[in-house]
Amino acid sequence: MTTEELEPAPPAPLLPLLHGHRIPSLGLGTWPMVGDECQEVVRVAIESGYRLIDTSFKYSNEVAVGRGIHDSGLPRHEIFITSKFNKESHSVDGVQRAYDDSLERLGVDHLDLFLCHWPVPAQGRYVNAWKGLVKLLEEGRVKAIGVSNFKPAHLASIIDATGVVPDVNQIQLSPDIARTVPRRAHEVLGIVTESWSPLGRGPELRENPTIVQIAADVGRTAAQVVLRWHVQQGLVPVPRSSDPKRLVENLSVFDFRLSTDQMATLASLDNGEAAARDSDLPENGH
Ligand SMILES: NC(=O)C1=CN([C@@H]2O[C@H](COP(=O)(O)OP(=O)(O)OC[C@H]3O[C@@H](n4cnc5c(N)ncnc54)[C@H](OP(=O)(O)O)[C@@H]3O)[C@@H](O)[C@H]2O)C=CC1
Ligand SMILES: O=C(O)C(=O)[C@@H](O)[C@H](O)C(=O)CO
Repeated sequence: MTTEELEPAPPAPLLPLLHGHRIPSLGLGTWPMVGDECQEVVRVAIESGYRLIDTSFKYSNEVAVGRGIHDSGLPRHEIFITSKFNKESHSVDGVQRAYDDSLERLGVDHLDLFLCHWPVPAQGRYVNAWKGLVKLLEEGRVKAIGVSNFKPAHLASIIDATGVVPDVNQIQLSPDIARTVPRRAHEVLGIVTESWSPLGRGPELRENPTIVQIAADVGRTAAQVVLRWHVQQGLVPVPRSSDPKRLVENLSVFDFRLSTDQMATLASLDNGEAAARDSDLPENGH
């Protein structure tokens, strides 16, 4: 991967989390990259200015992510590492084991953020999973804890059972799947919303004529307009790219603003909550 001619972007500003840690306001998604490619992309991303790396047991790339972080040479404390565990670990002890296993694969002694990847309500054990995360936090083994793909009702269950509010909920979120209802619930509770598939994964969103027009108006790319839409609202997107130029492009969204009218135009692209993957359905989640 040739990167010598690319200027790094300034690292993303930090946002405060409920339990005292701070999270970079944009990070690198790593699914479905694996092996040498993943290791190289993680190294290049860090050298390009990324400080938040998002992985998961499910992605089978924690070893590669850890090697990429090591190759970057950056001190551990300058990097915010997130991983996630699967439904097989939805118990207090299961989460402790999953955490130790993730640490070993990543080659680090702590994570900045550990997430319950999906609630899998059909299994009925996500409250136990949350109790396991609370134990890790209370023992000072992890800096922040959270969930992913939890709906407001799932959040209510875990908070009722423990009195502990997640630092983060990572959900599917992009201008066409704007998730206004869960976002409002997060705001009330003080939960930071992370956006997965922030670019909509496929090319359709980036090719949307409304976004293309705004991009032309502000002299940026369509991907930058979409990512600016996220960060301007305090969302934390984790875009994935395996291209060095696009890695820098995606992080370079903190030096311009979208106008109120442009934000309102982008809000009109929302297809509503039904467009999101429904984590109550048994086929969704792992
Ligand atoms: N918690 C959860 O359940 C989930 C979490 N995630 C996380 O979210 C991350 C991001 O989501 P993902 O589904 O990968 O989708 P994204 O919305 O990040 O889109 C990724 C796609 O966009 C392309 N792309 C990236 N930047 C640009 C650009 N500037 N211009 C044009 N194309 C671009 C990439 O291609 P190229 O590489 O060629 O640039 C890739 O094909 C995942 O990697 C994962 O970490 C994802 C799904 C579920
Ligand atoms: O990337 C993730 O976090 C997932 O949940 C994956 O399962 C991925 O999004 C996917 O949909 C695989 O089909």
